[in-house]
Amino acid sequence: MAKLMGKTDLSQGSASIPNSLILTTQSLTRCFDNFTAVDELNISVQTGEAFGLLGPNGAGKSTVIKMLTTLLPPSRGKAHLAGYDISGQSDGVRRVIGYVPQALSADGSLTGYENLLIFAKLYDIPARRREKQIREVLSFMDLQSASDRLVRNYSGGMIRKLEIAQAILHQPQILFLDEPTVGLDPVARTQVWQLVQELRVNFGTTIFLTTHFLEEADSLCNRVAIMNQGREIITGSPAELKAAIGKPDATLDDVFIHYAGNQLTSGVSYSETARTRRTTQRLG
Ligand SMILES: Nc1ncnc2c1ncn2[C@@H]1O[C@H](COP(=O)(O)OP(=O)(O)OP(=O)(O)O)[C@@H](O)[C@H]1O
Repeated sequence: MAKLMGKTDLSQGSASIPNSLILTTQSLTRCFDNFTAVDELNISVQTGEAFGLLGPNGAGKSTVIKMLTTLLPPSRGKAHLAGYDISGQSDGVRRVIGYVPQALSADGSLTGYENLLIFAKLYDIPARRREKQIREVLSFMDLQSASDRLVRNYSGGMIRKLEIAQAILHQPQILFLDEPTVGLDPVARTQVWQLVQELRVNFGTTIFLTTHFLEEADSLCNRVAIMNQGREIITGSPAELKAAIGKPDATLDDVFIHYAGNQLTSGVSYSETARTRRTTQRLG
């Protein structure tokens, strides 16, 4: 077990020798006034892997994603995506990423197709290729039959799939998903997991997601980093994290309590947080 930058990194074995890094951060930090939301983050993600950022409410996960997607400038530190510097080359970064935010990003008063058309224009997809690309992505997300229905009549799972479709329309190299399955029922959650997995396996898309669910990380992620109070605590594969605490059936709470100890934000458990968040909240 290697100690890196004051946190524990379990993924330093031969299986994890970097072949090609698509994302790296160096001491990435974001402060809001005197409050440090993300504190000296050092992570690296390999091309084609699924990387999960885990942590309780307020850990800093969304702030990391907002910096990496160029929506929020870092206070200090650096990050590079596909060779582009998030601070000086934001246009380059935006061309190679897709982003599904926590907040609702589809318009309920439009059809699925119309929502995708807006994104096709935003991404500058040439007019002659738009319809074909939209049809392809609708088919990939299994939404063809609903494409002409208003999104306000979609289920939570269908909305999530449409939001992912919007984010992959321009075939990004790396897809950011902020809490992709919050508020979804188990069937819809499994569907989203399968589609994200297919995206990675079939098209080599690198996946960077935040989640509260160890189950989700187990299903989707090659490696995860656990954050608390802005700091990265431990990084490794889900199996490594569980094995490291000697409990193969460990929950994220078990792993988290083991490593975070008294740094745990009081009163917040992953399961509680997950339970209290619903799609209706996303829909406002
Ligand atoms: N614009 C902002 N101004 C001030 N504080 C902020 C701002 N954005 C985030 N924070 C604070 O930074 C901390 C990290 O927030 P962030 O949303 O990144 O956490 P998170 O791990 O994504 O939590 P959640 O799971 O609830 O989304 C929180 O304490 C939050 O209140």
